[in-house]
Amino acid sequence: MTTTRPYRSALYIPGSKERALEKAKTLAADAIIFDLEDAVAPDEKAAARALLVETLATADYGNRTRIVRVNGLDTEWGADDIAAFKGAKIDALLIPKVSSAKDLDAVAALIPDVPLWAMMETALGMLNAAQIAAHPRLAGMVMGTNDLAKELNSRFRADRLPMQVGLGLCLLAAKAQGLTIVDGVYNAFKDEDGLRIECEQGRDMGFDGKTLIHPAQLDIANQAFAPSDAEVETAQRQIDAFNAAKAAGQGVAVVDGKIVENLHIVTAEATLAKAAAIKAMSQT
Ligand SMILES: CC(C)(COP(=O)(O)OP(=O)(O)OC[C@H]1O[C@@H](n2cnc3c(N)ncnc32)[C@H](O)[C@@H]1OP(=O)(O)O)[C@@H](O)C(=O)NCCC(=O)NCCSC(=O)C[C@H](O)C(=O)O
Ligand SMILES: [Mg+2]
Repeated sequence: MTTTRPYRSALYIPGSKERALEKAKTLAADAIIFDLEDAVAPDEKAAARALLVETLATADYGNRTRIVRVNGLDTEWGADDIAAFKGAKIDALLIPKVSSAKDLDAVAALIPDVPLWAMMETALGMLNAAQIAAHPRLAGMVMGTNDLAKELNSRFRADRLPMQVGLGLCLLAAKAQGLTIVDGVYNAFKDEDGLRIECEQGRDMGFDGKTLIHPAQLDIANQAFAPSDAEVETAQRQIDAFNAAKAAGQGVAVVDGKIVENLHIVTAEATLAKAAAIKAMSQT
């Protein structure tokens, strides 16, 4: 099932970059991941945390989902990061390198209420994806394909063949629990064609959107993960045809030479709901 709140584009912003934090207020990102982990150098961690706390207390990011990626609890910054965002105006806390549900227990004990998201980027995390997804505080997953490739010693390929098992395990785990799941980043941020192909692959697999590292990637992800006009039109025709078939006492309709059953209507309705949510987002 597709989540209604759009997550077509989730843009990482280094918590240390004041200019980028300002710019993000006007960018067409469905979600912003304010990063204190890998995008911030060790010497800048404390200053970035303070800047981010101040920024999030005062800045207006509109209806963009606000997610803060903290450092892991196995680092010298993790506990202070988590403490700093208690009661903050954020939608979720993103925990890096989650390898088991116990990693989430440790964070959950330190901060009540705020939904947790998990970076899925270790080999053990792939194997434990089902128990991680079932954690009661978890609301979303983000693929960390750079860290995963590092741990697997796999090569970057256009078809992402070495990633497929991990991507598939996490996708199954997230969908089984009705969670949002966002695909990993595309590092070559000037390569538009490569990004489009990777977005379309992730979309076809079932991901809700893609994490991004540069504003130039936003339009491509937003387009790839939104239903096209043709898809919306087909979904409406499927619903209309199925309703007509039902009224005539039949359980199956045929649209464009393909059968349409109850289960296809669930997908068609999700397509319309997603299109409506994207439209509503762009109007506010
Ligand atoms: C990749 C970059 C270092 C490039 O930076 P830069 O050379 O400054 O880019 P530009 O000059 O083209 O920037 C143009 C304007 O856009 C703003 N900008 C750039 N990036 C961002 C951004 N991410 N969010 C918002 N705004 C951004 C610049 O400020 C310029 O603005 P203006 O002055 O008004 O013209 C840089 O893009 C960057 O740092 N990107 C983020 C990198 C990052 O967050 N990495 C960590 C996350 S990825 C990861 O960890 C994945 C995962 O964990 C895994 O394992 O896979
Ligand atoms: Mg990572």
